[in-house]
Amino acid sequence: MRDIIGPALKLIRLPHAEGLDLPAYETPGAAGMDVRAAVTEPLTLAPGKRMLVPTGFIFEIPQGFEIQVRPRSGLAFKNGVTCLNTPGTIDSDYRGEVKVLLVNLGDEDFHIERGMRIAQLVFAPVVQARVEEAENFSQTARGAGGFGSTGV
Ligand SMILES: O=c1ccn([C@H]2C[C@H](O)[C@@H](COP(=O)(O)OP(=O)(O)OP(=O)(O)O)O2)c(=O)[nH]1
Repeated sequence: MRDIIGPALKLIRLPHAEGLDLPAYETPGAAGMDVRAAVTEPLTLAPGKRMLVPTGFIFEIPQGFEIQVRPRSGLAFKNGVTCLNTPGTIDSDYRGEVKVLLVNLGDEDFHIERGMRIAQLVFAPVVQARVEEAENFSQTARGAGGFGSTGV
């Protein structure tokens, strides 16, 4: 396997993920690791419906990092299947199984097979802010302008 320079990410495989590939970067420059459906039998996601799909893995994310669960563009383009809460947030203190909330925005049934790559996991740094209530702020040219205030 290719050497990856980056923080170690420990994971535990749950029994229903027996035999499945580990989440993996599909190309050397991939931002996300594809993750697979750890379903024990094929499931059907009907148009307009959502489903929480197990990945079969628990992660120990180092403090100061998160995992973002992001959709795969191929599934979205071909089938209209995406992550409903995108990007899903996996907190560093979460010790449960990572699940993917899929939604079928297409017009045909989508069949989820065991081992199908359903989403990608992006390992990313996070900084927690110290929230401070204030009376006033510094002035800026933009001020409160937004939502197209600079023109199209
Ligand atoms: O796509 C997702 C999103 C979240 N989670 C897990 C990991 C995450 O750490 C936990 C809580 O997620 P989030 O903070 O988005 O949920 P919440 O709705 O704020 O619930 P909670 O009260 O549990 O924080 O659920 C997943 O497995 N998949």
